[in-house]
Amino acid sequence: MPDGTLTVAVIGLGTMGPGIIATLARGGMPVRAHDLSPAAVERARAAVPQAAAVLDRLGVAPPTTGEGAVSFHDDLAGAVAGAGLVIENVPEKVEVKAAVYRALDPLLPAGTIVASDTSGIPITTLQGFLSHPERLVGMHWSNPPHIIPMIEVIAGEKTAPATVAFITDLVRSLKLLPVVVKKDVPGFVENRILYALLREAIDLVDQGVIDEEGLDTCVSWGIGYKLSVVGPMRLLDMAGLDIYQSVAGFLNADLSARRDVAGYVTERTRAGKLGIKSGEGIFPYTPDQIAALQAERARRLVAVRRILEGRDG
Ligand SMILES: NC(=O)c1ccc[n+]([C@@H]2O[C@H](COP(=O)([O-])OP(=O)(O)OC[C@H]3O[C@@H](n4cnc5c(N)ncnc54)[C@H](O)[C@@H]3O)[C@@H](O)[C@H]2O)c1
Ligand SMILES: Cc1ncc(C=O)c(C(=O)O)c1O
Repeated sequence: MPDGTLTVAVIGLGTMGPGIIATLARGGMPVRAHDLSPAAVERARAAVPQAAAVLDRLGVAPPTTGEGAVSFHDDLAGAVAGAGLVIENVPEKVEVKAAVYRALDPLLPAGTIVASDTSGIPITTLQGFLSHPERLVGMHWSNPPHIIPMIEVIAGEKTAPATVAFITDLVRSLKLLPVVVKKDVPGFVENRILYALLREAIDLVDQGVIDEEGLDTCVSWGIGYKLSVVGPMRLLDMAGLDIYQSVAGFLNADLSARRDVAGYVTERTRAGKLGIKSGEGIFPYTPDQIAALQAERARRLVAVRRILEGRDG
């Protein structure tokens, strides 16, 4: 069980880092942040207060002891010094994560818990790169991490139950929603659902069934809107299992079952068109548009969350 003295190190300060840092600090924990890119550190220095301002709008108050201090460290050893928890948040490549774990090993006492924000690499795979694998656990936040309250907690084959309990208690102490995933499958739960949806969405655009804007409108104002209130299992009962039985009977065989990544995406990633992070992906973005988009998305997500939590509306 985390106590009030827990210091957390966050390694990797890109898309996910600043929101995670702001959330932990708002929970009263000192946070020590590190990225091998000085540019990423500078971006994070600006992004953490921005995420904290969104937490203000969410009504997330620090404990009476006050907000945790955030410090940035050029070196990994400095970042993890005194940390009881290290959150690994580097790119989704096994070899990159493995190198971080190998670098962490001599720096950490055996009992320091290491939580990976991996999107779906099995935790058991990652446990092969860290001594005392019983202390490694999946702690899968969703983007933007300072707004989405659900965090998946995933044990690998060697993860100790106490490690899982530690992280679930920590998430609860932040007034967030831990979901313990019972099997260490690739993609866990959230991303298996999301990637099945994204595979179908890309396929529909690729086939010319609908264009990108139309696809987004259809999903955001249709099933996406509905799922924010009624989960898939409850939706089956709401629609009627007989309806699902009939529709799935012909539709399942027609859904995309591709095992590779669509050329629609591969062509873009190979061309460096990664999305907001590169200024263009499926859509083009100017810096002003990015700032306006991120502010508007935060505003809407905050408003929806407040309503779903029964605080507004
Ligand atoms: N982007 C998302 O929507 C999202 C959501 C949930 C989880 N994740 C997962 O979180 C992790 C991070 O994703 P992201 O989107 O923030 O990635 P990102 O590429 O935006 O940021 C990764 C950061 O790690 C830094 N880095 C790389 N190697 C490093 C090293 N050896 N030591 C220290 N820092 C290093 C990079 O400089 C970069 O700033 C991935 O495992 C990803 O799958 C991503
Ligand atoms: C496309 C995509 N891939 C992975 C994740 C999370 O692991 C997300 C997300 O959190 O939103 C995502 O959108």
